[in-house]
Amino acid sequence: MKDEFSFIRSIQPDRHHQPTVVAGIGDDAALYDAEEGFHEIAAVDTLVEDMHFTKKTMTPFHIGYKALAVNVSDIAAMGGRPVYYLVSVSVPKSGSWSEAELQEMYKGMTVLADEYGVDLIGGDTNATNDKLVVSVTVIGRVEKGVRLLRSNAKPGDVVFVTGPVGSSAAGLHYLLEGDDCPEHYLKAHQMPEPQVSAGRLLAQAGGRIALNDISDGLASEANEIAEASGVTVEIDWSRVPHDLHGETDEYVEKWTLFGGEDFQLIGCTGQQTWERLTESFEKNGQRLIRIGRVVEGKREVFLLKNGERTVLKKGGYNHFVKGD
Ligand SMILES: Nc1ncnc2c1ncn2[C@@H]1O[C@H](COP(=O)(O)OP(=O)(O)OP(=O)(O)O)[C@@H](O)[C@H]1O
Ligand SMILES: Cc1ncc(C[n+]2csc(CCOP(=O)(O)O)c2C)c(N)n1
Ligand SMILES: [Mg+2]
Ligand SMILES: [Mg+2]
Ligand SMILES: [Mg+2]
Repeated sequence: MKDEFSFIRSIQPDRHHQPTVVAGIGDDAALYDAEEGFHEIAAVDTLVEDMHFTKKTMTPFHIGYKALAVNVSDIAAMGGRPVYYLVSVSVPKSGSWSEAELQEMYKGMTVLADEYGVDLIGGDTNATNDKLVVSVTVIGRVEKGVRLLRSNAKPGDVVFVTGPVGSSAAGLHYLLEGDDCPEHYLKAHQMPEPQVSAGRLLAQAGGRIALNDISDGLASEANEIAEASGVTVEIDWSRVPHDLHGETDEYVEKWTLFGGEDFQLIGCTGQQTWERLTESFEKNGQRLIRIGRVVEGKREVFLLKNGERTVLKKGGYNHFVKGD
């Protein structure tokens, strides 16, 4: 990259979707109006070269798309709409990433941002010794009073997910092995679709709902709900939805429960809200799949499979555990 400042000019949007932006890129910080009657939601997640992507698994366009998607997913998990985003990019001094590739990365973000009406309002440009690092902060909004917290689950609740899990891990596996990868695995891994419309339906249901997006794997996120809510979660293996066809049982189990990066939502809610939800999801042509229930007990998760009930440990992706 020749010049930091011309690069910033090259990625600066020439218009905003949101009328609440007062000053976006170009000043010391972004200035925007809050909207009355709404909570603001803020989330930041980072993608690191060789941890979250390599040149083999993702193009620059995919890296940008996914860096924004994983953050929009956290807004979806709070039932909100994404409104703004800020991007911090640290570029290797070695020149392993060209300015054209970085612009492609921003193009990937812009495609998703335009789909959701999210505005790029700031960021930071920096250098690293060897790996590309891209960190995105997303700001969103949800109606005052909506709290889809991980701590909301109660015994007697239904446990649900918004769609199939495991395809992203399958995609990663095929990409790393260098084998021909089925198209829907590639899409799941490289361009995951954040579940904003499902999150909005959940927010509008008006009931008590625990919610979490699946970044580290179904087992891990279910455990987070169990821990935060002080309950036991039971997952019925036969109900866990996946699109893994012709794969061995061993891989199917590994990818669906522990693969991660699915960015579907997992939640828990009482019977009455569940009935309202099944109606509203059906009306909108969206999926909500019952996969288990919440019971009283220790803060843990059980897998019900072939008549057996075994503890399902976190076991998903953990940056500080060797082998991940
Ligand atoms: N280094 C940190 N400093 C401050 N807060 C943090 C830090 N890392 C995580 N958090 C906070 O901890 C909570 C859980 O973060 P975590 O990153 O595990 O959630 P997530 O984004 O849903 O998961 P993932 O990162 O796997 O997508 C969030 O409230 C987050 O803001
Ligand atoms: C090259 C390569 N190796 C491994 C993975 C798998 N992976 C990386 S981070 C993560 C969990 C979510 O991360 P975070 O907790 O940071 O949100 C997973 C499943 C990948 N995508 N690319
Ligand atoms: Mg995070
Ligand atoms: Mg999350
Ligand atoms: Mg996240």
